[in-house]
Amino acid sequence: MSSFRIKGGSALKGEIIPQGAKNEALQIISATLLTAEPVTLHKIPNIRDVNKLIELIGDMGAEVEKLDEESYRITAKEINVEFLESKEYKEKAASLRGSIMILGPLLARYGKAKIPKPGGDKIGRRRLDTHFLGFQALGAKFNYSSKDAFYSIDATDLNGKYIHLDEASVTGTANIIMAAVLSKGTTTLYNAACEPYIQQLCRMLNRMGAKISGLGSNLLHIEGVKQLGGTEHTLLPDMIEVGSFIGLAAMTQSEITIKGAGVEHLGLIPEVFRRLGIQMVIQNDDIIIPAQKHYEIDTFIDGSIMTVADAPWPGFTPDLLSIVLVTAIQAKGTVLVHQKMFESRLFFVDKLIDMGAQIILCDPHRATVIGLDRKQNLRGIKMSSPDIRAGVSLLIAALSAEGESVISNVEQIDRGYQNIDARLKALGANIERLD
Ligand SMILES: CC(=O)N[C@H]1[C@@H](OP(=O)(O)OP(=O)(O)OC[C@H]2O[C@@H](n3ccc(=O)[nH]c3=O)[C@H](O)[C@@H]2O)O[C@H](CO)[C@@H](O)[C@@H]1O
Ligand SMILES: C=C(OP(=O)(O)O)C(=O)O
Repeated sequence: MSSFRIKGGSALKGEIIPQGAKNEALQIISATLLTAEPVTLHKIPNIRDVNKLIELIGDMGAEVEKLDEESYRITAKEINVEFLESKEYKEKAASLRGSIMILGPLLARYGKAKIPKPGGDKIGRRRLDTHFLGFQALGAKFNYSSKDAFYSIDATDLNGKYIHLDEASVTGTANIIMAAVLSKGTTTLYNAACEPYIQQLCRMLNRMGAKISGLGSNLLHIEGVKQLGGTEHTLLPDMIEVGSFIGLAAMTQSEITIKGAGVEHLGLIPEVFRRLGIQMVIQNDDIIIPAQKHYEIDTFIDGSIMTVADAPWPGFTPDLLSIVLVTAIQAKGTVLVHQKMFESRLFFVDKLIDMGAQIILCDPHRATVIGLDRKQNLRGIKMSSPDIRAGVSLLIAALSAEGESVISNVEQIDRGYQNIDARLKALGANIERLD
């Protein structure tokens, strides 16, 4: 287990380029299994979850060529479906959330797929019903063995259907789209997730020969085709990294320029940070955050306390709520952070309270932050990173704090943030990785 030792309290300065989006990468890499032809991918982030998924599809028989630091060519000419029975597969596929999205492509191309209960952040119940109800509607049969937490699905024939999704699940929508593109007839997906990464997946599939319309909405029409061909695809900048860097700049009174932030794909993200009082200048595709000693949280129009809550896109992503929470610690004013989707994602506030933050955990879903307005600094402590976003939030807190902090279990952070210690060091952060 690795740790970061951080000496906090000094401002950072400089430019940072967001990595390619983790959650888009996981969808796009899975989609390469839909064709026997080469698919070339650019801006692939070098992070644990993505590397694990690339390794997994390589183990399954896809040819994986690394073209440069951020580009891969993947050719899934033959897939060894027998590998899905192996102990190695069960162990590897269980170690990340994104592996769930190999199901749709395998089902569409080979008529069967298997997966152990996937990993990912332990942030509350993470059901997969939407995925399997969708596959079932297309004509697949599935079996869940509770003994070894193993899902198997089979279908000789997939037929397009009208499907009103159980919930707007992101990976569920991606999975059903990938099964439907090679199904017979037309699938209509209602209550589909429509975040930018789903849109990117649909654009890539259309370039491969799929016929998907309704991109950007929650109503998709997918006309099935017999086969798909190769393509080239470039990932969007990671919007969660962009939000994390905005929070980092504000908390540490740093002037940071986020280069190539993909501003048109950020939805409500800049607005939510503006409501915390953070100034930002958007210049072309860059976001410049000036050094700010004070920032004041807005209230609602009637003067009542601001709430920041998550919702499926185009609402505010749940993956940035931990960062909003930590950023509010040094603001002036009060905000209620309401994490509606996940029930165990806010428990890390205990560590922030130990550091001196004024936070009341109201219940597992809601925390009120009473901003310190820099009247008092946080103090460094020893802590462990419980999940990827809480981990980065603790890192931001530690960089803003007086004294030394040690964050252990930083593998959680490495799941989603590429080489974060070196990139922050380049901005002047005093951070050291201890193995
Ligand atoms: C690999 C990947 O892409 N992971 C992302 C993906 O996970 P993932 O696709 O696993 O998340 P889902 O969209 O399925 O659901 C997330 C949670 O929200 C709940 N839910 C979902 C939709 C809805 O309308 N109402 C509702 O309550 C679900 O029950 C679940 O508890 O989307 C999540 C929600 O944006 C993000 O946090 C994850 O980073
Ligand atoms: C919850 C997240 O990831 P995963 O779905 O991979 O656990 C996240 O990226 O914040």
